[in-house]
Amino acid sequence: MDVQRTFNYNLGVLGHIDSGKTSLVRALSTILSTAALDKSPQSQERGITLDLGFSAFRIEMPSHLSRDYTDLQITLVDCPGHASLIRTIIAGASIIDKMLLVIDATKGIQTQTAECIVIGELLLKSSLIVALNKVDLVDQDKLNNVEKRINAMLSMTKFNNKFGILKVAAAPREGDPIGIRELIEAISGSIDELPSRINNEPLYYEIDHCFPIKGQGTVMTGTILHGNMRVGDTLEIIPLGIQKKIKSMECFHQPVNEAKKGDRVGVCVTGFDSKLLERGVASTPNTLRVIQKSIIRVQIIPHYKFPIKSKAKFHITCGNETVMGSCVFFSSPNLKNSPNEEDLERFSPDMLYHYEDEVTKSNKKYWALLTLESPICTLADSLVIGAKLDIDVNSKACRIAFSGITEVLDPEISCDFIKVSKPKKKVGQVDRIQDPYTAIGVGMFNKETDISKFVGLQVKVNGKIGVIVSSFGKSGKFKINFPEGDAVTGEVVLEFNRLLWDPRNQMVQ
Ligand SMILES: Nc1nc2c(ncn2[C@@H]2O[C@H](COP(=O)(O)OP(=O)(O)OP(=O)(O)O)[C@@H](O)[C@H]2O)c(=O)[nH]1
Repeated sequence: MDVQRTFNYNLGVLGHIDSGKTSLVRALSTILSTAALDKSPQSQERGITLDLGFSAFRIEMPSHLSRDYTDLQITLVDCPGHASLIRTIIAGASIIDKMLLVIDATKGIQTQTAECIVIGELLLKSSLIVALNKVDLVDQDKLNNVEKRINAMLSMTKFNNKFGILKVAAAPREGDPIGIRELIEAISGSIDELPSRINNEPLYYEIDHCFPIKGQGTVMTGTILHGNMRVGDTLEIIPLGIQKKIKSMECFHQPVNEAKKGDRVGVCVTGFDSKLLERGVASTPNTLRVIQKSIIRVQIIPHYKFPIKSKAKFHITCGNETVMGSCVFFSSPNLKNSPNEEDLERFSPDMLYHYEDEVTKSNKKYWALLTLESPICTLADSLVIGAKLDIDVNSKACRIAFSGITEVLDPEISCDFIKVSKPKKKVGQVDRIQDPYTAIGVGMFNKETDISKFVGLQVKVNGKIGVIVSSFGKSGKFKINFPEGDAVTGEVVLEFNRLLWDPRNQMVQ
């Protein structure tokens, strides 16, 4: 393939299980990859798609899109529909430029149809195309009804359905597929501009399959999300920490010397056991980071119906990896008062944030310190998705809880400390008054408390303001100074913000 003249565009084919995605991909494709059309023996045995499948068709490059390329190659990324395979769908969605949503005309909108739209809204800037499949099995009334419902649902999303709903039958009971030519025209017409393939970023090659080829070596197949690579370049295969030279490369069975952002490419290396790698990332040595913590800017998924609490466990997907992780959520109290909200859109280690036990669908801007149970390879400004994949799929509930953009990788290394405070309240009593300026407090601390950490903090006693000045004795008592000389007896109330993650574990007011 002449990579200079063919532009590769990745179209994700998503939808509920059995809606006919693989059948539609089969009807559209003219070029098959090694991972196409449910080739794996397990897929064939179970009759469902278990992994991402890749195949393609080519059309002449529409003149309004580019004069630099002759062909537009549409690579179809066939995602599994089964609910338990949502992590594979999310991984697939991270490499696609546009989504083709397949809906079974006999069933209408189903649970994973809705989840696919949620994923699409998170990951895609452009519109989506809807293919209503199996139209050979329904009458016109039913078809009109389903179409009305789909339009009603899409009107509640960011996708305007300007391309209409394409009616197809990918594998009709009788005769040839229906509506395929119109679908290809709609796909080509829906591309307003070619996605940017700027190449000054570090290489990020997302590997989705790995297998041996006798007499050649080991082949990894995947998609380049950033950067480019050439035959002879050295790759670092991140989860394994090994470096290998690229012996040869292929794009859909055609040898190529170079591949760039957006290309689906197979890379052959030698001296490496394919069993060691299922999925992973390869990059130029020492450019990508393996992280276990990140500060993320959080966006809540409105369809998620369960609480999203600090420290609760979620399945966190980033690129093609899904690991367990938890978040400590925090919000910015300053944001609304700021004259320049734009500046504060990004996390700033100089601001004081408020700890949140639970995030809610409000106007607040939320961030989180994300901690993963095992490290993943990522870049700053990458998308992560938090989901509860163990929610019973029969409950028909949306399992995707929030998304986030990685703003600070390894915050403990890259920020001095993160100023996130948690409002706290402590209550004690005045034990006795020593003089008009001094009282002794009791019942607020125990004898192990390091009271020096509370020195300087204000307390309120019966409406009067005092300041904690020192401990008193060894039983947790403390001395309060009343600057106005108006010491009173009564309840002592201390309200303060405890700083989280401050290495000195100090408190601030
Ligand atoms: N009558 C009819 N049957 C169809 C049509 N398209 C697909 N089917 C049938 O629907 C079933 C599911 O099709 P697949 O293409 O495997 O569906 P899928 O969405 O890829 O399935 P998963 O990947 O497992 O989610 C198969 O038995 C197909 O033969 C169609 O247009 N008309």
